[in-house]
Amino acid sequence: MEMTVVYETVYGTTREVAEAIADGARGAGATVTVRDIADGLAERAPDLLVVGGPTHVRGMSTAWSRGKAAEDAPPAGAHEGGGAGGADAGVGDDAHGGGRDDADEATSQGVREWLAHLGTTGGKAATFDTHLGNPLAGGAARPIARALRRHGRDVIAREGFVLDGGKGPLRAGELDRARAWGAELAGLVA
Ligand SMILES: Cc1cc2nc3c(=O)[nH]c(=O)nc-3n(C[C@H](O)[C@H](O)[C@H](O)COP(=O)(O)O)c2cc1C
Repeated sequence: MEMTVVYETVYGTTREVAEAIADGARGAGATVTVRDIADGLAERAPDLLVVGGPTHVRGMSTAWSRGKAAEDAPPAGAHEGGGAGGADAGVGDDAHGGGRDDADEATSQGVREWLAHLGTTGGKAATFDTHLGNPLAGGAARPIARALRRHGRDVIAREGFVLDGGKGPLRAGELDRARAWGAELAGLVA
C-alpha cells in the first residue's frame, strides 16, 4: 500500500514525527513518501494520506503564528538556546535545531493553505500534530481532520505527539510511539 506523509514544521519536530511514522509504516510493508508542505501537492493519490502540523494557538497554524514562530526559529541544523517568542503560547527557551532558516518560506504556506488547494478526490486519510503536554494545549490534528473531511477524505485515525518545550524536543518515547502508529496505519489500510 502507498502512503504519503505530509507535514508542516517550523522548528523541525513535526518533521521528526513524520519521518518516524514513515519508518514504522515501511517496516510494516508500506511504500511511503514524506513531503514538506512547502513542496506543494503530491502528484499521485496514495492509499493513505497522512497530514500533520504543529499546534499553534490551540489549532492549525496561521500566517501570523508561523511568522511569530519563524522569528524565533533556529537556523537549520543549529543547536542553540535562547529566544523568548510566543511566551503566552508556551514557547520555551530550549531550541533544538532542525528548523527553518527562511522566515518567508515558513509563513507563506502551512497545512491550512495546503488543504485549501486539495481536491475532493476522496480516499483515506489520517492526521497528527505536535503539541505541548498541558491540558490547555489544544491540537491541530482535529481541525486538520475536519478540513480533510470537507475535502471528501475518510479520516480513519488521529494522533498527537507531545513536546517538552515550545521548540521541542519531543518528549521521551514519542518517536517510538510515532513509529508504532505508522505501523498501525499501514495495517489499517493494507
Ligand atoms: C505562535 C505559536 C503558538 C503556539 N501555540 C500553541 C498552543 O496553543 N498549544 C500548543 O500545544 N503548542 C503551541 N505552540 C507550540 C507549538 O506546538 C510547537 O512550536 C510546535 O508543535 C513545534 O513543531 P515544529 O517543530 O514542527 O515547528 C505554539 C507555538 C507558536 C510559535
